Amino acid sequence: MPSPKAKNPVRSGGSPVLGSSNGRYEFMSLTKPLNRSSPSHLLQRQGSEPATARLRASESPTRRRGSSSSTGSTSGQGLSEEDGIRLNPSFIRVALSSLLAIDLWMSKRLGVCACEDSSWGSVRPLMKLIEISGHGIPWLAGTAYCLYKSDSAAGQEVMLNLLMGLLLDLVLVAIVKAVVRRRRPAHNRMDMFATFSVDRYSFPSGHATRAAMCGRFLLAHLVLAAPLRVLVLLWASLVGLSRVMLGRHNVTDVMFGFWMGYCQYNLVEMLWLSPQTLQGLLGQLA
Ligand SMILES: CC(C)=CCC/C(C)=C/COP(=O)(O)O
Repeated sequence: MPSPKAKNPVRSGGSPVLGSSNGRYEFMSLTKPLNRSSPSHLLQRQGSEPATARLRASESPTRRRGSSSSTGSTSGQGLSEEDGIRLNPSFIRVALSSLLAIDLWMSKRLGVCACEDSSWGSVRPLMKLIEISGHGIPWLAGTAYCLYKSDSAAGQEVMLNLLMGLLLDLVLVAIVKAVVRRRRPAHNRMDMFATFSVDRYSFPSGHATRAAMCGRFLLAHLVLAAPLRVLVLLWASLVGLSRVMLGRHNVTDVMFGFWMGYCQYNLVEMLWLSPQTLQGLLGQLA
């Protein structure tokens, strides 16, 4: 059966709704303004504002297929799987760019300690202290010291696995930063101590991954009273918040960092080095 898209002259008019000669008129002209010559029933459905039209065009494939067949044609049947595939990326693109815009706007507004002259500039030293509390060096040094000082096999096992987790975290964060290469916010002052070259990138926040992973680790492996458990959670949250307030990161860098650190803890549990494994490894080394 001949394609109704090709037959119908109205559909080759080039409007955002109807555009394109190859028949995929639904999603082809997302960046063009609405053509006022489009049929009124379609304009009504799409909305008069181009952005709205774009969103709606990508929002409901079934409705739009329905609208095509309501013209008396069989184009609803003619739409292939590919049309659905073309539809989704445009929706995802709109959703992602909206999320990105909200992220940048929120991060800029929350970056109130980005420098001394900022609105909350006086809190900056405190935020920098929280930053140090989540930095890799104190965590690595502290864990290595506890491992060295620990006189019980159980304590050594826990500390060794924490050390392994911290190293794993550094490697995974460096890989993601190097792949994504998202620049730090423009309002950030790069005055952090002891950074790697990948730390000029901001996605994900290494402090957030560490805070989430170590927070979970401490809660799972240390016997802590309830107030201390709350303190651990509070500390992890403050580390994340301070990243945005200092202007080091966008909100999404921190949120993804928390999620990544949470998952990294699962990885540490999976790769857990038991005393037997350790003895085997040490035996191989000796
Ligand atoms: C030198 C060592 C051992 C770790 C570097 C830790 C660091 C500076 C990470 C960057 O964190 P953000 O991504 O949160 O800014």
